[in-house]
Amino acid sequence: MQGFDLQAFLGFVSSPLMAKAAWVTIWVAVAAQTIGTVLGTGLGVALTSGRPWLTWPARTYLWVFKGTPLLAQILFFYSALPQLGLPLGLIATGLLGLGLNEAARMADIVRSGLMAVPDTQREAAASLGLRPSVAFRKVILPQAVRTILPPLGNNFAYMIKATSLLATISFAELLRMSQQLAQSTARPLEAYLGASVWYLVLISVWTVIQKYLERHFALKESMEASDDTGRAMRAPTGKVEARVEVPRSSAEVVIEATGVSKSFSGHMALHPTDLEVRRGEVVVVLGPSGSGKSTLLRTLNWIEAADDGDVWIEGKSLAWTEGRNGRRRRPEREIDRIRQRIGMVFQNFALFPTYTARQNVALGLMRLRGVKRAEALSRADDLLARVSLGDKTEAFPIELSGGQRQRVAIARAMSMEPVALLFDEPTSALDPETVGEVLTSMTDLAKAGATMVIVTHELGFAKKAADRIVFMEDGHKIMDLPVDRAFAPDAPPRFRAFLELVDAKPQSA
Ligand SMILES: Nc1ncnc2c1ncn2[C@@H]1O[C@H](COP(=O)(O)OP(=O)(O)OP(=O)(O)O)[C@@H](O)[C@H]1O
Repeated sequence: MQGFDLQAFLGFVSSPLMAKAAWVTIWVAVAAQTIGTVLGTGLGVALTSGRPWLTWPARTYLWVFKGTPLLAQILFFYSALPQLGLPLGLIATGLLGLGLNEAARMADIVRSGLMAVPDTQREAAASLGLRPSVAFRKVILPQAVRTILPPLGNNFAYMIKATSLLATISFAELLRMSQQLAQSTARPLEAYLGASVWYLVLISVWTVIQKYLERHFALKESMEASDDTGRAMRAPTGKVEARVEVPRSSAEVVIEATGVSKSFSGHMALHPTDLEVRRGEVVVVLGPSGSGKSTLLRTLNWIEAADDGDVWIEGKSLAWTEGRNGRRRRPEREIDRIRQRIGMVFQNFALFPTYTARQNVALGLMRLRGVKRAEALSRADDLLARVSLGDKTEAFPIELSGGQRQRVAIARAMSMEPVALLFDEPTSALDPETVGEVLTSMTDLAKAGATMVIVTHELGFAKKAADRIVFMEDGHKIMDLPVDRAFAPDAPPRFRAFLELVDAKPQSA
């Protein structure tokens, strides 16, 4: 048996032929990875689209390409396609084989990345009025990319090695070159070891680049607080009482809900409900857990489309529009536009983690109002100053406390100069010591004349800041009274029972 020839080995490693083949390996890997990433992104989006005519072709693609060996696919493109009258060049065959297979792997990675972005991010983008395509590009994709990047880097390292399969179709990459050198010099061990050194170097260099890229794009992890801190309260259940409502101020109606109802899997979360919110009014919605408060609030800007009924924003219907052929469902695009008039603040802040505080606030202005970047950022700074965050404009959400994040969310909701603000349990996810600062910002807004609808469990705040109290139970609105009457001793017994349950004394109001 031949001994190991160090000279021959070093000669192979430093051979210009090997260097040339290494270059071919690099560009083939980059090109195939690019094809795979672009196609895989499209497939990943199709898989998460929820549209059968997109998901089924994508699933079939994955089934075929993940279920058959890569080598078999390459040989199929190389030998079977010419027989089918589709002769491809060597380069096209190699790129197609590697790229199409990679697309199937990338589709799963992209799908996981997209699914890792919480739904609240889509809702927050929608509540600003961003069109789904803009929300996807500006909010969802940047977050998904940071999840996708590490596995994408690993796939590329795999791709560098996978190019060696192209040796089977005589593609002049590294392995093929070492095969040729092995045959011509009768030194297979040294030749293959020489090629291995090149692969090792290429992958080591890529590992360093990958580490740098990952650090550079390090995910500013969304530290959205979990939503399990909401306090659960349940008042006695039973027959729904007669509704208690009184006529209200004569100010102009800003939001009017008429007969809105919503069911989830057959469960009636919200029975047909009417609600009027007049300009400058602060309406606080109270009720036990699961009574339909959030569902009612979310139908007011149609972020939860009601099954029945309609919502009118300054006299404009969200559900219906008049067309040439009569009344028809309003298209999503138009709903997005009307929705811009209503700001929304979520329990879990739903700030966009890839943007700073001021960028979060400026995004809607730039994307929807066409305000120039500098002007939008300057307006964002003013709004942040209004919620006492003038010194945090450049902070990313992860760098802020829960209370600070919620105040950024309030500034963001105000950025579009909404006619009304909706708050969905804005302090439930906060530590007790930061609740006060958010309530102070909300009280300031109320004093400044903002129209607000607030779902909350903060009774003290309700007594202090609300004009009206709406009480929900089992999906019904069973009380809608001015705050002084709601907290008076002769308030409806069901509401008083609820207050006693949460250990509040109505007469102390
Ligand atoms: N997306 C959903 N899918 C299925 N069921 C839902 C959904 N949203 C709400 N529900 C159900 O509808 C009912 C009303 O929920 P909703 O969140 O409006 O109540 P809530 O009064 O705001 O409660 P909480 O104070 O606990 O937030 C509950 O039974 C809830 O489980």
